[in-house]
Amino acid sequence: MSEEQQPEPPKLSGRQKRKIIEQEELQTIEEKTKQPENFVDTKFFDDLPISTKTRKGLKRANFRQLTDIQRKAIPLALAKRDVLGAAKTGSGKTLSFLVPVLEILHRARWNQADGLGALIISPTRELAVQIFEVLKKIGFEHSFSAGLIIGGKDFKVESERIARMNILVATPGRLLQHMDQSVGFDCDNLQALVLDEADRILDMGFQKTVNAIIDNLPNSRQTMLFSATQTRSVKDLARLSLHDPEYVAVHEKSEHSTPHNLTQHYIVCDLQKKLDILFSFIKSHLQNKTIVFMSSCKQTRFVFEAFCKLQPGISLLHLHGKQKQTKRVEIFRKFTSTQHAVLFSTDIAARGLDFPAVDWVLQLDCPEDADTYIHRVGRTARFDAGGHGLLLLLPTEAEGMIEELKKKKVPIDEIKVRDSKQKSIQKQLQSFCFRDAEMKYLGQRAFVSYMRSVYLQRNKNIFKATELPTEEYAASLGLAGVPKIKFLTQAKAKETAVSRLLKENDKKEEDVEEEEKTKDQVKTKYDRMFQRKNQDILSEHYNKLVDFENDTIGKDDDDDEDFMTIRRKDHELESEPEEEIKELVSENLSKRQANMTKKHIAKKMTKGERIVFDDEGNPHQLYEMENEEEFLKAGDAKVQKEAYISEEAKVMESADWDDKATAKQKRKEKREKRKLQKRLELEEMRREQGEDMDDVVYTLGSGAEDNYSESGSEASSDEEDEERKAFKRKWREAQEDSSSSEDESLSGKKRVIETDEPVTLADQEALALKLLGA
Ligand SMILES: Nc1ncnc2c1ncn2[C@@H]1O[C@H](COP(=O)(O)OP(=O)(O)OP(=O)(O)O)[C@@H](O)[C@H]1O
Repeated sequence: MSEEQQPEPPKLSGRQKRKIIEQEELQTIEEKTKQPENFVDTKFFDDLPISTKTRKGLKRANFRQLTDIQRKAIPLALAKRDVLGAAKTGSGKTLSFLVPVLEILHRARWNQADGLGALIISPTRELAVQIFEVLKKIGFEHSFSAGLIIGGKDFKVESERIARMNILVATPGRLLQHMDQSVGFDCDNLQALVLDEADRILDMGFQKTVNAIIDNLPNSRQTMLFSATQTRSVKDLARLSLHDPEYVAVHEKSEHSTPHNLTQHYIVCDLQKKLDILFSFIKSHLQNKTIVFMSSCKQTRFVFEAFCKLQPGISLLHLHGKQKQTKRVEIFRKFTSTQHAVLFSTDIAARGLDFPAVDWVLQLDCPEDADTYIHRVGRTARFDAGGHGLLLLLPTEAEGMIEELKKKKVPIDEIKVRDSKQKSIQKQLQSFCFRDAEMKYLGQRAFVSYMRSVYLQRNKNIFKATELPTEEYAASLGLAGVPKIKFLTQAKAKETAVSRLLKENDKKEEDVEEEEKTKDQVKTKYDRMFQRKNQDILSEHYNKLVDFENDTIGKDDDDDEDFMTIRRKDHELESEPEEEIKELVSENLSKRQANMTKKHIAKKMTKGERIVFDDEGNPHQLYEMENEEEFLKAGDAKVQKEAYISEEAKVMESADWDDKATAKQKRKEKREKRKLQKRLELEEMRREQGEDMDDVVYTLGSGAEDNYSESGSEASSDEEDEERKAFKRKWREAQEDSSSSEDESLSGKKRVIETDEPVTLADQEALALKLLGA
């Protein structure tokens, strides 16, 4: 054939050229990732075997050089190996799993039709939000759909969307709820599972939930676990069915388990001195950013309110699990963007959160163990920044805790505070509590919840509830006396919590009765005081004082009462009806003895006659003889008997119907009660795990032409948008020259090209051509 006759190579469109380049890149990457050992010393992200899309995303977010954990973990994860990653706080573990997640799906040419490809589980909502934000940043160039499932704003909307997500960042409780209830949400195709803060997720609190989640996942997946305090418990890991996992612990051999640019000290002080020390600390660090960790929401709340009144001269914020999600996000953002501030927080902020430029972490209450200490203190000195940690220990806690910390390679030294440097705030707090019933109430709750937290700690060598100086502590909170408390066992407490919630369901009807009753009662000036309503921010709590004073410590949504209750102040005995019983009780007989005597008396009494009342209220014997003459007049006795029997049969039949209906109704109620109990238990479980019911849902739009977009807040229009985009994308796929066979061999995964119904004639022609071509 002469040269002129050679057929010209077909002209390729820009899109086709791009596709070919992408495929070549994928092939090269795929080959390179098979040898992770070639990349263990890679310094820059640019030198890793990753796609241009991920590289661009990393560059955009200003990530250029890899940290130690990233250098070790990413090449292994890219080779699809199971990874157990442990590295100090703030060392960059998030990217160690996010980069592989994006790459694994990219290399598998994942799209919306493939369903869920990667699942990232975080123990708290804040951390999940943060991971999601990083995913959005570095995944900017990819076109996967990604969702954040951290609790139910609208379960139905979430349900509809969750089935279309390729990557999910989720908290365990909500995720399990979707696995159980969302039709169309399946994880059969899942390629990668990530547990961030794995040791926390695998620990007792989440055990049941995580086991149930894992039951829903395919065994063939890749699994990655990351934490600053990694679990190596064989039992825990067996639950995850890891395949020949790689243990990557970059700082295992280092001298210390905490960042080298972190200075750490502890102070031994009496419980009643803690607030004075805290106040003095804040006053002398007004140009700093500080997080103060406490052991309960109530303490956080009380200290926040009290210190706001004391006006130390710096912004004060507080963060805990009882706040609404929107509030929490707002505080999170505020503290992130503020240069000088103090954040009072529970352990909700202890793990994973990446607040920039925190100077100090002050642990006002002893953490439950050394791991919690490491996570809390890790909120400062992140990446290459410096920071300081200060731990306050009671004399009874010091020896045990310091021993634990030393075992975990935490370098911490004691410092003494000079009394002259401390300013006592006790008088001011007393005055707040005296003048303000709300403050007093909050102080009492703070007291009880602190006692509760110490009592419930597992390590009894460190936490000694019975040795706490209760009177002095109460006084230091500004309380005039020690709130009386009694301890319930945990099992009993759980039972109490569930039955309380069930009771609340029936309470509405009872309330009416209660109202009637209280009308007749004599009102004291305190009753009147508590019935008065005020309009300030604490009015809700103020109102609850009524419950507090009259009964146990709370009927609100708090959980102190699960474990401790304040004893009734009036120890009135319930009045018994019979005078004799009253006397017996007053003669100091036990109640049981009194009851037995009651039975004895009842036995001795003669049996009464049974009397029935007619409609006019006149008494009659149960069976009364009819007048014989009248009976005979009424006709043949046999006929009368038959008539009587048939009439009674009818009555019985109707009574039978009634009984059946009542039984049915009772069964229904029982069923509903059971359902409610199950739901409450689930909610309780979620609450224990730090999840609330009142959350935000975000989704990343997948069809946004290689862009992520948030669509959570504009559900309906976005949904339309998404559908339109999905249609466009599918249609484009159908129109494009098919190179699907190559794709298949590349990804090793069978792909189906979907086309939607053609709308125009041109569409129809294109589709026909496409089908003929196939
Ligand atoms: N390669 C990198 N280059 C520059 N900064 C990085 C890099 N990797 C992570 N960082 C930054 O370091 C900080 C800590 O990262 P990250 O939150 O992933 O730490 P972590 O190890 O997960 O911490 P923790 O154990 O507390 O959860 C973040 O601000 C992050 O942006």
